[in-house]
Amino acid sequence: MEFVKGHGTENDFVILPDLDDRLDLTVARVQALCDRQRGLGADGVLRVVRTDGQWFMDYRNADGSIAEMCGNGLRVFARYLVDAGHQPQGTFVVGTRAGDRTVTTHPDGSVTNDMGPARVTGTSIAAVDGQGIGGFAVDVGNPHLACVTDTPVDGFDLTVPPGYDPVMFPHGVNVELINVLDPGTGAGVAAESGTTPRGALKMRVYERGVGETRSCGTGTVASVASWLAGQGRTTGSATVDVLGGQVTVTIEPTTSTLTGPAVLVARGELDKSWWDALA
Ligand SMILES: N[C@@H](CCC[C@H](N)C(=O)O)C(=O)O
Repeated sequence: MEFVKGHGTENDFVILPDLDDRLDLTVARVQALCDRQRGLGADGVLRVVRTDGQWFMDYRNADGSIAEMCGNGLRVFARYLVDAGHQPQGTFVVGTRAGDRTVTTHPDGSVTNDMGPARVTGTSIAAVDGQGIGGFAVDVGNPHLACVTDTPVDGFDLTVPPGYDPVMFPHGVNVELINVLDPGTGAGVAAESGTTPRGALKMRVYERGVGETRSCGTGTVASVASWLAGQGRTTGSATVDVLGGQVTVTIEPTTSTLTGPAVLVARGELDKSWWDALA
């Protein structure tokens, strides 16, 4: 069985082409594939399915859980489709559990995703390093608690899962810690003026079903939406520095976009007896 390994700002994935939707992708198989000692190692698995001519991204977290959406994964998925000759370079649609998403692949290897609306649904508190940090709950198809803080994010210990309100997030949550590097032009201008901020943020993330990762695409969208919400705004853009690189996010009232690199690093064949023994 063929696999491809790829990453988007070092959020890494095993891609499993399964165009005819035949694979039995059990929790045990996902966990083994993602394990960095006994498997290939990855933050998640992207199963590539084609149903009635429509692409579907079946995303799984490293612990085997299913998530609705993965922004970095979607860029890598799109890059795979183009590199494998399944799609010409350009714009096409990929189905996800959060709905259909339009992607545009660029000749330099980067990809722009339309990420759909980033809906700010309330406020909450993350408990990190014994400290309560306030933030906004943001729904990007999957749940986020995105917390802008003045405490330098580099200093937080994210080897321990952050605490969160289980009533507000009954299915768990991805927690982002964000510093504003540059509020950008427009940040000091009244929201009513129509001027939109273009800022620069830095983010670390603890992902539901994975742990700390070097990037999270939906998390960067949630971070920019949270930063804007703190200013009473629903429109703006920012670069977001993550441990694995940089992406660019724009937020509009009804949709958002995410642009960043998508890299394929290897392809190969899974050992059949290893795979069969995991069922
Ligand atoms: N890394 C992804 C998000 C993956 C899903 C997340 N861990 C969840 O459970 O919601 C991204 O790039 O968006």
